[in-house]
Amino acid sequence: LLSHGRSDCWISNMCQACVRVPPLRKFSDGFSCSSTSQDLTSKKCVPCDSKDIRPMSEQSANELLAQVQGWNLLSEGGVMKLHRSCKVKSFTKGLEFFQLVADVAEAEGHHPDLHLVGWNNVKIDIWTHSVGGLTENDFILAAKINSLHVEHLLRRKAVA
Ligand SMILES: C[C@H](O)[C@H](O)[C@H]1CNC2=NC(N)=NC(=O)C2=N1
Repeated sequence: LLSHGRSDCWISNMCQACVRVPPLRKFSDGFSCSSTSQDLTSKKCVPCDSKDIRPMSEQSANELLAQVQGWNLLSEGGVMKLHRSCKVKSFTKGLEFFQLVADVAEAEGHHPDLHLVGWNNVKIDIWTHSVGGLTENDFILAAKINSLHVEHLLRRKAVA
């Protein structure tokens, strides 16, 4: 219902041309998403409390990064994370956005760190806390966040 599989997504907000496309457009900022990114959105996060899960390598993270347009790798205190930021139209629309992300996280049992700073700047960090690094769960969650229909909450990028 939230990652309802509709093809438009908030990433298309990255460029005016995308913003005007009909809602059935595939997501991501202007180029077709690879089939594997579809694979990630059709996957389910798994409970990550088993002791034998290790954080993935930077190489593996970079390979998976291609499947989550708009996200970047961030290393903080030796912990590798997925990071994405955007501007929302208002403080309350930021909270609406958080609620939609929270619903996906709850459905997946895997949760992002959500920041709303300077009233309209959203930053999202995702990593697997129980292993202290990145697992496939993080990329699944990022892909499902990307497929949310939220461009009505986001501030359009000024066209250069
Ligand atoms: C048992 C269940 O997997 C844990 O409680 C979940 C909850 N959500 C989580 N979210 C994230 N990002 N990392 C975790 O390690 C985590 N653990």
